[in-house]
Amino acid sequence: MSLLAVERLNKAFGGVVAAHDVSFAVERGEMLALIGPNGAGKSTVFNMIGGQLPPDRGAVLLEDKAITLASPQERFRQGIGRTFQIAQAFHSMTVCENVQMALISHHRESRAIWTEARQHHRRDALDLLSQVGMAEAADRSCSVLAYGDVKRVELAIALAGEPKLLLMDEPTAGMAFRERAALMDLTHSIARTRRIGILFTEHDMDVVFGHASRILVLLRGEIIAAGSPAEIRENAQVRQAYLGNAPALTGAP
Ligand SMILES: Nc1ncnc2c1ncn2[C@@H]1O[C@H](COP(=O)(O)OP(=O)(O)OP(=O)(O)O)[C@@H](O)[C@H]1O
Repeated sequence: MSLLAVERLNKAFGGVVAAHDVSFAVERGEMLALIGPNGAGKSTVFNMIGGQLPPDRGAVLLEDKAITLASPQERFRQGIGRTFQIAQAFHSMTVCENVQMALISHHRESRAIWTEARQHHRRDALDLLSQVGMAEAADRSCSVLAYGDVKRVELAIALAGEPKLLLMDEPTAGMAFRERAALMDLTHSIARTRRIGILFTEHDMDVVFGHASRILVLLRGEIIAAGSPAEIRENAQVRQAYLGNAPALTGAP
């Protein structure tokens, strides 16, 4: 049984077919990249899995259970997490407090608990922060962190929800080259250890080819190729779709 199965998802916006018979599976512990040129349908597929967008046809199954029309909150409860940027309002809080808040939310406790006990879930939060290499920054304000460190805290916040499947939309956008590789290495090792399936979209082909276990290629709403990075690099249709725009695909320096 796959962790996530997507079966013949279809979505059109007026005359624009954003997804046509999209089918694939995500397995536990793998990093699956969903790539494609601008407008290929990546966000549409992502949002149908996250519950932000209902499909016209097709099904989404988590561990064989249909969740096609479940709300994002219900999917979150069933184990589908998504990384989001830390909201501006939370920048004034410390790194640890942000993760503690996520744990409070995960355990469906009232945030009122926070005014009574700022120690609530602190040990678990510190444990998550050490997994992402941020324990030493626990008591610093999020507002003073470097961008790459904020991304690690966002990962810890997502992990606080104990996801089975984690959706990551452009996880390394805006990061420096070296920070990107470090974040993706960390994400991959956490995925393997915790047996979390990760589905991510990404425009940076170095990140995709360097870190994905498997790659799906979307073009005009259809999956035109699926396979290992080596298989995708050799695929003539994929190379044609990117036509020299991506050195990681074409092998150019
Ligand atoms: N809400 C919408 N209303 C109308 N058309 C939409 C809507 N959302 C997406 N589309 C269209 O559907 C197609 C797929 O869009 P989508 O955003 O899923 O692509 P994408 O691969 O995520 O693109 P990008 O890489 O540029 O973010 C595009 O032609 C887009 O214009």
